[in-house]
Amino acid sequence: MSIVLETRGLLKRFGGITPTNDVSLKVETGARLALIGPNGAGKTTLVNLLTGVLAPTAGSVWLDGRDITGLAPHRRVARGIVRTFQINQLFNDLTPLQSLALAVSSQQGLARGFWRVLGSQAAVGDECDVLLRQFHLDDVMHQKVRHLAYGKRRLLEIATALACKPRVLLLDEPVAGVPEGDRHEIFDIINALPPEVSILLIEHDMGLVFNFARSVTVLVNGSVFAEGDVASISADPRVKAVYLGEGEDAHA
Ligand SMILES: Nc1ncnc2c1ncn2[C@@H]1O[C@H](COP(=O)(O)OP(=O)(O)OP(=O)(O)O)[C@@H](O)[C@H]1O
Repeated sequence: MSIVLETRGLLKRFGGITPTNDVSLKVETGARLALIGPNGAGKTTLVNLLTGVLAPTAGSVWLDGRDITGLAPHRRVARGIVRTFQINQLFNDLTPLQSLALAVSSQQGLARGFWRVLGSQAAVGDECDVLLRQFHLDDVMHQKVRHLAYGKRRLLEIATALACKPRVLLLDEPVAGVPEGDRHEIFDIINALPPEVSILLIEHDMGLVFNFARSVTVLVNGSVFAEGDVASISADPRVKAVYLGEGEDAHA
């Protein structure tokens, strides 16, 4: 299996805190990898290092065998590392159709040159149709984002990320804030994403993690504490011990 994304000895210091401490990770092509760990373990910091929002103190990030440690976030998106956000960052006055049309046409512009997109409205529309159906947004495609239910907004965030044609999709707590009853719909859609998109998921709900992931990396105090397939991690008494004393939603 080929490795699409890798970190080597990644280290980040903020003053006396080391939220990322010598992290070496390998993400296989087609991965369904979950990154878990107690609050403050360094999950968000690691995602920020992968996307280029933060620069590491030491170590490197590799995509397809190329060192991308020095690349700006937008250049990484163009290369295929795309994330969704914990905090809603959609345009409230656009509709889902408009939001996706914007994302799809910028992606096609990046891929083919903006002058060619001008003549390809139909191609943009077709791709939007597919995304709207895939993410169960077709019934609300003309409603302003500000009027959408929270779960629909989270779906639109993922759809927008997918419009960027990711090779690696980073899902940072995709159902945070979504009512319990709507979470499974979102995960059903995530579980049906194409296998060529490699997915790294940060999620607190262990039930959802173990349903989605094939492999799991556990971070504790900025370091990799355990790695393995779902069965071995869910049975690991050391991992269970780390979660004892955590909030109810973090229980294994
Ligand atoms: N910009 C920053 N400056 C200083 N300390 C920071 C900064 N960002 C994160 N930290 C610290 O780094 C540690 C790891 O934080 P991080 O947000 O990466 O953890 P997390 O695993 O994502 O936590 P949670 O599950 O609560 O979101 C925490 O102690 C946090 O206070």
